[in-house]
Amino acid sequence: MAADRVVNAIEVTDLTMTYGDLRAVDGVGLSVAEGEFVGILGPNGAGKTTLLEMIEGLRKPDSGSASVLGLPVWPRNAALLPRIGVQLQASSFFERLTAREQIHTFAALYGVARAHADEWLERVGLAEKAGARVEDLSGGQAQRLSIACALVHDPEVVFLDEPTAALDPQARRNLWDLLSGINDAGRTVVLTTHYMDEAEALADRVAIMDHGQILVFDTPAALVQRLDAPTRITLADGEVITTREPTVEIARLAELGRLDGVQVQTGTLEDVFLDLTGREYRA
Ligand SMILES: Nc1ncnc2c1ncn2[C@@H]1O[C@H](COP(=O)(O)OP(=O)(O)OP(=O)(O)O)[C@@H](O)[C@H]1O
Repeated sequence: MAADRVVNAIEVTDLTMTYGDLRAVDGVGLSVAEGEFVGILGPNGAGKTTLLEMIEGLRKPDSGSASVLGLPVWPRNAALLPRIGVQLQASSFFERLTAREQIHTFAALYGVARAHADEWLERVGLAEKAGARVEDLSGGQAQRLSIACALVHDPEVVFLDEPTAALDPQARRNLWDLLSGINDAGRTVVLTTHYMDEAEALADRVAIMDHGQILVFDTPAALVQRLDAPTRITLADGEVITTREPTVEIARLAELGRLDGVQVQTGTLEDVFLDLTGREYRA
């Protein structure tokens, strides 16, 4: 029935979390549609992880509310657990188990066949490391295992906290393909990242957070357009021309015979990010 339809996969209203005097998350509201891919960007300490943990139902908010698939996440909702996938930090693995035993344990918790779990090891490129204990995996391998464990039960909504932070370029691109595939299959994905290219490549919409608040939430293209940044034209000899009239400038360069090797760059998501969050280091 239409009335029973879940409109948004995630609905967050006025979430706040305070540590002493610090408002780590400060009145955040957020709606994510079913099947949407959302990236959360923000400097260190912006509040991304705290926000995610409250939406996942892992952390009790001081105030505000969050629901996933139409169900409130706090107090912890057992009906939701099989429907969401949460990437755990590598330190949360069961001790002394091999990678295969680890993912089999997760599979058993969710009633998923072992063969399916083995397929996931394969998908994240860990088949050869199946017999290795988790403490003997590299940082990137442990991270891929944690992602496979989060996805083994084919959850409807997937939360990933900096999933590609420790990955080499190959593993990073492979994970992009994997996450795109999951999203194409209708799954809702929310990830935090420090990589602008990752957010730009994967996310339908990007939220930029700072000081516990979401400053903007829109498509990467709309965010870049709104910045109204000048175009940068880099010539083959390294000279950079910054202009608001790129067609005029390019015509002029053509007349001068200087078009070979020219690179034209409009604003990027990184420009938007720095414009909103500044350039100073964060604690
Ligand atoms: N358990 C805690 N006790 C006290 N302060 C905390 C706690 N957890 C987080 N904080 C503080 O809350 C703020 C937000 O932290 P959070 O981990 O959510 O940020 P983040 O955006 O995920 O950062 P990063 O990009 O570095 O992972 C930070 O200033 C952090 O020091």
